[in-house]
Amino acid sequence: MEPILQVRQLSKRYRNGRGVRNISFEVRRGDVYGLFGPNGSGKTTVLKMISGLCKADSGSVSLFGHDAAEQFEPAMSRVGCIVETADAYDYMSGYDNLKLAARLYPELPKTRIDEVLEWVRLTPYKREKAGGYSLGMKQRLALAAALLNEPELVILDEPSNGLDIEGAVELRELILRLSAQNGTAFLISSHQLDEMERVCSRIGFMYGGAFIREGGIGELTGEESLERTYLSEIRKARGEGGADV
Ligand SMILES: Nc1ncnc2c1ncn2[C@@H]1O[C@H](COP(=O)(O)OP(=O)(O)OP(=O)(O)O)[C@@H](O)[C@H]1O
Repeated sequence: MEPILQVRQLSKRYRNGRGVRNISFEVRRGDVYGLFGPNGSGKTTVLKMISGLCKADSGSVSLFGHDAAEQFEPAMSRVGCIVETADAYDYMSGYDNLKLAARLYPELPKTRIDEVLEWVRLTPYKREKAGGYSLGMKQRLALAAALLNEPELVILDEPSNGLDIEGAVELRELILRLSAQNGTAFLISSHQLDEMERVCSRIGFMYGGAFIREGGIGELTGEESLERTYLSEIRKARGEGGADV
């Protein structure tokens, strides 16, 4: 099966010398792919390059067989993403925010807005102004907007930030349901390993702007815990040897 996202040797160096280097991985239909790493390890930079919010110095991104640098619109047409902001218009209701977002997709069935509101459990609050929403509700509204067009790949930067435990569980269930039932693929970042373990089918471990290990969840968990595998990989990357974590 052709991957829907292919990232090859992607590198970016900011003026301060930080950034990411040589990032390569693939996401296939139905995958929930997690980028895991501590703050500053480069997760957001990778997601921004893939979604066209910042330019790579080198490397390539291919989405649904289209090179994202050369054919940005067809490449992104089946992608929904929330990277950097989950902003809504505060003076408009949740429903009206989605109605505005839906104008980008004239073909959408009328029932679609109510459907995505239901998915993110915002139906009871849909007529309230988004300005009164909690951070978690705003995140769910942004997710509803990203799902409007039935994307085949959804890119989410730290999706559970600001969610309470119930919200985090609901988000996880939604991701698992959409990937299992519709084959929707997800690319998400997180610095919480337990959360990644529950939802991801594949994980890329990041450290200091690079991938230190990448693979299927079973392979990475192995006989150890995911946490021990990550710590062991960090030690190897630092040249300290992988044993005795
Ligand atoms: N616009 C920028 N200009 C300069 N340096 C940047 C910029 N954006 C990110 N960086 C640096 O690049 C590195 C990777 O940052 P990035 O935000 O991609 O990491 P992250 O893993 O997403 O971290 P976080 O979870 O804190 O967002 C960090 O050292 C960060 O300070």
